[in-house]
Amino acid sequence: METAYVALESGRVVEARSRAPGTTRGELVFTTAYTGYEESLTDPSYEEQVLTFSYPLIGNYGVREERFESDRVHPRAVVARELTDDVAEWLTEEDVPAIDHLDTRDLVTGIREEGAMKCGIAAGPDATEAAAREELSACKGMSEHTDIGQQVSVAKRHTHNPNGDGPHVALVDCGAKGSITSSLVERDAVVDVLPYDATAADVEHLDPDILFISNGPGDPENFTAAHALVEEFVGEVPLAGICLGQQVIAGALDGETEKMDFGHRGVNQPVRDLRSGRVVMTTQNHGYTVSEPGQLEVTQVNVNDDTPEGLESDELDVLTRQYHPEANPGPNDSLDFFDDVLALAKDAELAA
Ligand SMILES: NC(=O)CC[C@H](N)C(=O)O
Repeated sequence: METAYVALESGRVVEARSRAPGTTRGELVFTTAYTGYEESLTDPSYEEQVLTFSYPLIGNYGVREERFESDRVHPRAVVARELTDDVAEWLTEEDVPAIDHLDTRDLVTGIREEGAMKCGIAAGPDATEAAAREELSACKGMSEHTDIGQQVSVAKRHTHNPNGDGPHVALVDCGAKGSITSSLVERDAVVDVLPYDATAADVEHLDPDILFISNGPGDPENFTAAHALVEEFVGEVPLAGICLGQQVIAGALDGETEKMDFGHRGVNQPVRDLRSGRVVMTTQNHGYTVSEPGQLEVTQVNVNDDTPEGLESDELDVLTRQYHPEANPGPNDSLDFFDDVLALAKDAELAA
């Protein structure tokens, strides 16, 4: 058996089995999702993190590319109680270290008590405890990855469904999941995907019906270009956002964000809509939250901890969600968000 070591910021070193070799480091987080490992592992929001699955068996229905949310695996390493050979082979090919046969319940309890923490991992035939510790000492905090957008965004603008009949969406790709584009294209929107550092001139040139800020990794405050776009276009073009998109939009409209202790990651996070009283189950993956909504109204909250899950402004034509209405993985109960976003674009167009 090839050994692996995880060195934790809390001081402990845990031994495990290597399933894909390598040494690496990142912020150790956990998801409670029990299915959807292909979607989670290809979600760009996990860039610079080490993803622990609290569900004990990961990989039991194989690996299929059509379920990928992007073209590569984003967590820097993967931790589970038991990983199947299919997943181990995939992660080996992708050069992403993976480990199992450790007490993940204990690891997750530690993260819940002490918060998401830095870690170093060494896995494979040459793995040593010292190598894991060395990785840990080189590990940066999430907020220190100041240009993380560049690691996950498209390099150049590209258009999906150019002849579509629906509204024209400018989607700022801060690390967008593929399902955001496909959810819009299914509704016949024309979607122009722009790099995370797109300028006001780039957006003006497209003259979109709506400006949409995607999900993405790291600290929303580091997405200064997207922030500037929101300031520039608010009130002129309707704005929509998912996850990091909500955080960036709130931050640009006099709001504030803060880091949570261990975040929300899973596929059964309950969200209450304050207007209808209805509760839906949602998919989530975030470690920051909006702490002050600024010019926006909080219209949805997390049932577990009351953090803002939906922000809106009728006056400014803004609609955002902290969770992932596009699902993948997780429940499809919030897909109507995309209908509401496109209706916002249409209404604004008619009023113009
Ligand atoms: N999925 C996301 O967009 C995550 C947003 C942000 N990186 C956070 O962790 O809160």
